[in-house]
Amino acid sequence: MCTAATYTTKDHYFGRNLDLEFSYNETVTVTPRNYPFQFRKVKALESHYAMIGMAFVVDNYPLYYDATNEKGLSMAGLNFPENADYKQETEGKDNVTPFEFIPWILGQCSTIKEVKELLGRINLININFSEKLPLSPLHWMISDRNESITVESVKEGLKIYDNPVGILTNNPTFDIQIFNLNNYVNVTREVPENRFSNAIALDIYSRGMGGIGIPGDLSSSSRFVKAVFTKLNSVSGTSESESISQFFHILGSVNQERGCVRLAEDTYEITIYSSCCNIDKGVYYYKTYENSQITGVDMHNENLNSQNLVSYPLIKEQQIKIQN
Ligand SMILES: C[C@H](CCC(=O)NCCS(=O)(=O)O)[C@H]1CC[C@H]2[C@@H]3CC[C@@H]4C[C@H](O)CC[C@]4(C)[C@H]3C[C@H](O)[C@]12C
Repeated sequence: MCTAATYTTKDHYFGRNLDLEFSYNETVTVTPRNYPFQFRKVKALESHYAMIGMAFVVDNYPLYYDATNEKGLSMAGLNFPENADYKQETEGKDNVTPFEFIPWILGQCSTIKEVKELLGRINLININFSEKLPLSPLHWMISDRNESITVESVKEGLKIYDNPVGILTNNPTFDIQIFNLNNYVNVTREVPENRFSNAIALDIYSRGMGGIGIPGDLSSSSRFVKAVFTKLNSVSGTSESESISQFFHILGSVNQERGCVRLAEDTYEITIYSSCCNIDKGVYYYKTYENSQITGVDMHNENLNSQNLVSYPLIKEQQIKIQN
């Protein structure tokens, strides 16, 4: 499972947790403007917006999990098993495969308004990258500085939802996730009052009791509620340090610790990495399961007019500072 989030202080931030039981060889990858983006069914983008994000690079092709372009438009793919439904090629449409979707959108758009125009012509088709990398059932959150949408290709067609909370997890479909928030109308960050009954004296014996009812398990609908509550109640300073610290705490509220979700004998789902991109500055920060230090890659430190991908392998070991 995964969780994606947006956050605004002085700058704007976009990131995600990637939760899985194994890792491909993902790297922080910058695609400069003149890298020729080939597509299976639509014409190549010989030049396009530059982007930075997490990608598994195969045969010099960046398979992005999440990315931000130089205009700040951002996009993340999250697991959407049983619901994702990709289509046959259709004439008159932009036939794009799921693994091409992030480059296609981020290469050409700078705002959600422009994204919606492109989405009007798109058809997400059922072509895999290779035998070894089959189709993944995904849905996506796409965000600019001001708004987010959720895109789901399901049996009935392509659904585009406004995402007013700027959070995405996994199943069920987004309309149900949003509806489910109604069930938490009573949850509060304030000191709760006794609305249970006047007939009995109830004591507020601990801080945080207004939050009782927020789910604490790691299922995707529970993570959705927890992450929305944490984000919408978030308070932080506006410096870069304070902002990214707060962002990683929002993602940390739905972190997956090894051992709590068992998939098979000796196989557990964990938060492989958490990312936070400053979408105004094009700096991509990450932490991994075992490296709690924040590492950053600044896209503007690369030659964005080049034709060649630049990839930084993740630093995965703890960077411990001994203080004495
Ligand atoms: C698995 C991840 C979602 C995390 C998640 O939700 N895990 C819960 C699993 S579970 O639901 O609990 O069982 C998703 C998110 C993005 C995906 C890549 C996108 C590019 C590319 C697309 C190709 O088609 C296939 C290979 C490819 C590298 C993809 C592999 C994998 O699919 C990635 C990493």
